[in-house]
Amino acid sequence: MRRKLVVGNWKMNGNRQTVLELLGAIGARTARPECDVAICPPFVYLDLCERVLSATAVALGAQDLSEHANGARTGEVSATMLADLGCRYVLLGHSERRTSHGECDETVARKTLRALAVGLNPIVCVGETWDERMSGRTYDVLSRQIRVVADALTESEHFMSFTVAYEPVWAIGSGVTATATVAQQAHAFIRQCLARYSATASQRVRILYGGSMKPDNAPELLAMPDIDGGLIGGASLDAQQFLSILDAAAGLEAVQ
Ligand SMILES: O=C[C@H](O)COP(=O)(O)O
Repeated sequence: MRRKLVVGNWKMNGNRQTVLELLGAIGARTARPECDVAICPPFVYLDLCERVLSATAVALGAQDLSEHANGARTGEVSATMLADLGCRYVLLGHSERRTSHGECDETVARKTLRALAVGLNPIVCVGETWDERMSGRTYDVLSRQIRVVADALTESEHFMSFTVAYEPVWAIGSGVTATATVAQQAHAFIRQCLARYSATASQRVRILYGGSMKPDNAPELLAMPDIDGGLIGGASLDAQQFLSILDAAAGLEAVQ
C-alpha cells in the first residue's frame, strides 16, 4: 500500500507575509498520519519555511536544483545546499522548466542523480502537451521521459528511488483537469513503464497527479488506484483549498 503524498508547489508566488500566513494555516493542521505533506516554496523562502515547519509534520521541498555540484554557477542552487537547508523533496523537470529553460530529459536525469546523492527525494515531472495528446503521442512522450531517468538510475544504488508527477501540460494552471479516467490511464501506463525495470519496485514508486487539482476534483482523482497523491499549484496558495485536498487524500471529510 503506497502512502499518499500531497505537495504544494508555490512556484514564484508570495512574500514573507503571505508565506508566514500560509505556513500558519497549514502547519496548525499537521497531525495527519494518513498522508505525507510537503510544500515547495521559492528558494529564497526555504530557510524561513524550514524554521516554521521543523516542528510540524510538513516536509520541505525545493522547486529545482543545479545539475552541477558547486562552483562558478551564478544564480544556481546545489543539491547539497538544499539538503543543508532541511529539504526532503525536490521537483525536477517541471514542464515550466522544460519549456522556459530548455531542460531536456537528460538534464532531468542528471539532476535526479544529484538529488539522490545527497538524500533528497526527487519528484520527476512528466507529461504531454495538448498537441502531443491530440496527435496520439502521449504514451511515446511519457515512455521517453520515464525511460531516460530510469535508465540513468539502473546502475545506481538509488534504483527506482524517486517519485513521479504526471502533469499533462494542458491541465497546468488552465482550470482544465484530466478526468479521473484519463489520469488513471496515464498513471497506469507510467507504472507499466517502470515495471520494465522491476515489477516489485514499480509498485513502490508513488505517482502524483498535477494539473488544476482542486478540492472539487481531488476526491475522484485521488481515489484512482494508481494516483498516489497530488502536485498542487494554484490551490496550494489558498490554505483552505490545500487543506481540503489533504483531507481528500487522507480520506477525511473536508473541514471548513
Ligand atoms: O506544480 C504544480 C502543477 O504545475 C499544477 O499547477 P496547477 O495546480 O496550478 O494547475
